[in-house]
Amino acid sequence: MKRTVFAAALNHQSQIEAWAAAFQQPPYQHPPQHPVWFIKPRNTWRSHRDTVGLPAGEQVYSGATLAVVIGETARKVSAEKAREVIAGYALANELSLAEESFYRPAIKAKCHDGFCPIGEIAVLPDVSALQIITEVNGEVRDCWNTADLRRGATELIASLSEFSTLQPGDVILLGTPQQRVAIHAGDVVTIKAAGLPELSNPFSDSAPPMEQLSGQPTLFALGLNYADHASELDFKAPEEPLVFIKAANTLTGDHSVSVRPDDVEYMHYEGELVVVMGKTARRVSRDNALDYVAGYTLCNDYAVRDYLENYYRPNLRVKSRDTLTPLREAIVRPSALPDPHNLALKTFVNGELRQSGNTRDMVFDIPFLIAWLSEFLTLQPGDMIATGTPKGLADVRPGDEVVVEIEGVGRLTNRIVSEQQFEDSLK
Ligand SMILES: O=C(O)C/C(=C\C=C(/O)C(=O)O)C(=O)O
Ligand SMILES: [Mg+2]
Repeated sequence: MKRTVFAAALNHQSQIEAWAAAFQQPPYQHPPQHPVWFIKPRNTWRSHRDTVGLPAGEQVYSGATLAVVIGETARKVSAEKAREVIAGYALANELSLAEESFYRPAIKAKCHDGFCPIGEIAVLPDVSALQIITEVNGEVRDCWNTADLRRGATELIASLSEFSTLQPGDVILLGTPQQRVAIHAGDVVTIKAAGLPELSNPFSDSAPPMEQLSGQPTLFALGLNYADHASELDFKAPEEPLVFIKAANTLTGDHSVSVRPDDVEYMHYEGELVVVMGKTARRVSRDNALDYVAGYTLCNDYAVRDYLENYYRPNLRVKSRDTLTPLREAIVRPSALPDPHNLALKTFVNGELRQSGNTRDMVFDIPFLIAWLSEFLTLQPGDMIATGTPKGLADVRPGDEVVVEIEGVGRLTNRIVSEQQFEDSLK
């Protein structure tokens, strides 16, 4: 079973070239130094032959790519050893709307239902120069070679596993060229490569929704959803929700530890109210949105600011590191929390109050967020939305105890440890 589908953006030479001039300008300033990761959540997953629905009024582009399927737990593996953790390869279609910017999470471009069909897995000895062919209705429309990737499979595994422990079933999509193939209703897109089972999917403007989705729940998270926090970071409050996704590896529980990397200057907490979905939500209205909520909990959305690069902000290296998202498992039912939009939110470091806000100050409230997300993706029972953090960030250091407290929801306690302390605890 698939676990997390990671995808590398800007990993094909043609993309780097196409964006070279833009990367010298604000907001980018320089080309990416590290791989640019994003996640294709479970609502996007489809299999060979599944019909994929095209969103009305949008131009969708095919993105034929190679998927690496992880077979063994991989933590901080070198590129030389990375081959040993690969179970096999598959073809995938990283479907997308036009990629207009790499500055902000492109969830609306990348995460529509069905936007990630993945084929059957096979074992291949070498994928360093594999031709990936896209046919539309039996006609070849594109062909690219994995030799033109900026980083190959083993280098990407090494880079990702440096901060994110990979588990069997995790998948890494290696990237796509700048040039994509436009898809229309009625098309059948088939992706082929020597030695791999082909991946073929019909596209329709009226695909039936998938009723039973596999995979672990998705944790969606809001950036800058409190205006006072946006201004403390010198940003304006956003005009539409800034949503990013946190991978399974980052989650821990109450009374857990979070690792502060040794070489950094600024790692901060973010106390957040988390909404837990109780029913499948697809195109729900604002008025009915709260009927789909199972309950509420809280999390701490730690971030390491030193690692922020202006691509797919906030990138996985910043926010989706192992241990950086303590989340309380117990949920409070809506009946016990009549108004989730009037709750005091506090974060204490070593007993001192450092962050104090109220959920009434969210820029986009919970019904809006559920309606907005469910307009283009299906929210499943267990999926969660971390609703953003108010003003009051501060650096935390090994030894600090951090407690997030939300009125009526509970307390979440965790402790910061150094890399060495964490390694020692694993022995
Ligand atoms: O970290 C930033 O610069 C802002 C940000 C995300 C912020 C949150 O997670 C939050 O406000 O809770 C971003 O998307 O850039
Ligand atoms: Mg946050």
